[in-house]
Amino acid sequence: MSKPITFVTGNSKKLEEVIQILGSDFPRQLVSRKLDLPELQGEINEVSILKAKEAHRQVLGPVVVEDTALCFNSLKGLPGPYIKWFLEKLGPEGLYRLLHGFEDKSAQAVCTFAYHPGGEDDEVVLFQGKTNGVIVSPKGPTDFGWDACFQPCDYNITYAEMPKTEKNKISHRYKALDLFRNYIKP
Ligand SMILES: O=c1nc[nH]c2c1ncn2[C@H]1C[C@H](O)[C@@H](COP(=O)(O)OP(=O)(O)OP(=O)(O)O)O1
Ligand SMILES: [Mg+2]
Repeated sequence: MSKPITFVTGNSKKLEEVIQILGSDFPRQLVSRKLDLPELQGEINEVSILKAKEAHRQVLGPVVVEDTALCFNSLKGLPGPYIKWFLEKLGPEGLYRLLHGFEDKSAQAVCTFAYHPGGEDDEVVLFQGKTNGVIVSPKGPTDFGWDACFQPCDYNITYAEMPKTEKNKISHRYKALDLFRNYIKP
């Protein structure tokens, strides 16, 4: 019997989506632990690997963490992994206004799961999902991050305006979890 995998996150909305996306047929037991892990600066993959190592140091067993970036093409990928701090100060409307003066409002939502199998010498494995879209003036509920200002390509509604089931079929998080699920498959 393999040990349960601890999903470490401080974000309850993320946890909700992960549980919904994985459903009941995920072959390993997933438990969650609310820790606000320190996040170092760097490129997305680096941030995720260090986050997983820190989670493993605290939990001492198999762990998975997730880092979400929102990359504006006009800003050469920024805010990227720093989106949390931009969102906190500016809100979704401010994120939209950040692109005032740029014709190109396109953006990419990037979700990276970093899995540490739990052993002393184990390496961290990454699973990444990306969804393209545009940054729009906020529409819909504002209860989850920047959902209200991200409109995926081929849609005229934002993530926030979609039913959860719809977001979870096309989202950056869904795509990353699908790779993780296939890796874990017995
Ligand atoms: O699907 C999403 N739709 C809209 N907003 C989202 C989504 N996923 C993350 N977010 C927000 C949360 C945070 O403001 C930033 C990512 O930062 P990030 O460090 O990955 O998340 P966090 O600190 O809230 O939780 P954690 O403890 O897992 O690091 O984008
Ligand atoms: Mg975080």
